[in-house]
Amino acid sequence: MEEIRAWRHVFKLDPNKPIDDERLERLCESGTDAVIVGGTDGVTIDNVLDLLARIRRFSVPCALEVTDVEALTPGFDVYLVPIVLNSRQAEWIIGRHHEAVKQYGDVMNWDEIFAEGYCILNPACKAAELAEADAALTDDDVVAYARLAAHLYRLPIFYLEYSGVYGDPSLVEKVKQVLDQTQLFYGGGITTPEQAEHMARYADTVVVGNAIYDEFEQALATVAAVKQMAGQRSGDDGK
Ligand SMILES: CC(C)=CCC/C(C)=C/CC/C(C)=C/CC/C(C)=C/CC/C(C)=C/CC/C(C)=C/CC/C(C)=C/COP(=O)(O)OP(=O)(O)O
Ligand SMILES: O=P(O)(O)OC[C@@H](O)CO
Ligand SMILES: [Mg+2]
Repeated sequence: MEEIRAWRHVFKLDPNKPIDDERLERLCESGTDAVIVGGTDGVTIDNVLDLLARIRRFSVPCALEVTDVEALTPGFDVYLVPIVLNSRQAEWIIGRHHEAVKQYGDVMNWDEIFAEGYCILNPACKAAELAEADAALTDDDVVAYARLAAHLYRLPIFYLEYSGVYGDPSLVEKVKQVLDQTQLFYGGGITTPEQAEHMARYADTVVVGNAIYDEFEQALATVAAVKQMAGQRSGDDGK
């Protein structure tokens, strides 16, 4: 858990999208705290292994976000397991997980597996469609999911997911206020350092995904922006 606690900025690489060696190197050497490999569709054992082997040339920590058991492989530093708290289907909250543990229970090292309590707030994103997320939520609904994640289920991570669109910083702030031990991940629509810095005021960990493929230089610039804000926050805490 300690390794994840230190993550302030992470890049999420989609195995279903191409990235050339030069860009991958710049990304891994950017000073980001970790690289997460994950996506909602087109994730296969072949494209996961290819990306893992290429990322392993660098020292950056590497996590697999498990969305399909067919694409599971040893070799990652940690495994992140999404639980979609606002899904309408039990399959995405417990069902797939039950099946996976039936299959892999004997070989699982629980010390390297971390649950992510997802609250998906962009109804149009692929993950929301797949998991049938109820994204028509008030701020109070979202805060209640965060409290459940933190205090009833005691999940290590609560993930405010706006995949593809930039979310509401004031809601991220409200959610942060009700979490203590549970780490707040924010992801969605970050394409500029300013947006990254704003979310880093409240979120413990800022995730940058699509901008890697759409706005590469801007995506790289989010690392310094998040690190600067994280430094300010730890300075504030130290007073
Ligand atoms: C053999 C070996 C190494 C074993 C290791 C042990 C281990 C880790 C076992 C797994 C245990 C386990 C409990 C697994 C769960 C399996 C599973 C399939 C769970 C369901 C996951 C889930 C709820 C998926 C729903 C979709 C979702 C929340 C995806 C998260 C990623 C996400 C939001 C991506 C963003 O969307 P994207 O695809 O990027 O969209 P765009 O392409 O439009 O950007
Ligand atoms: O791709 P974007 O919109 O940056 O979102 C990042 C991540 O939260 C996706 O799961
Ligand atoms: Mg994506």
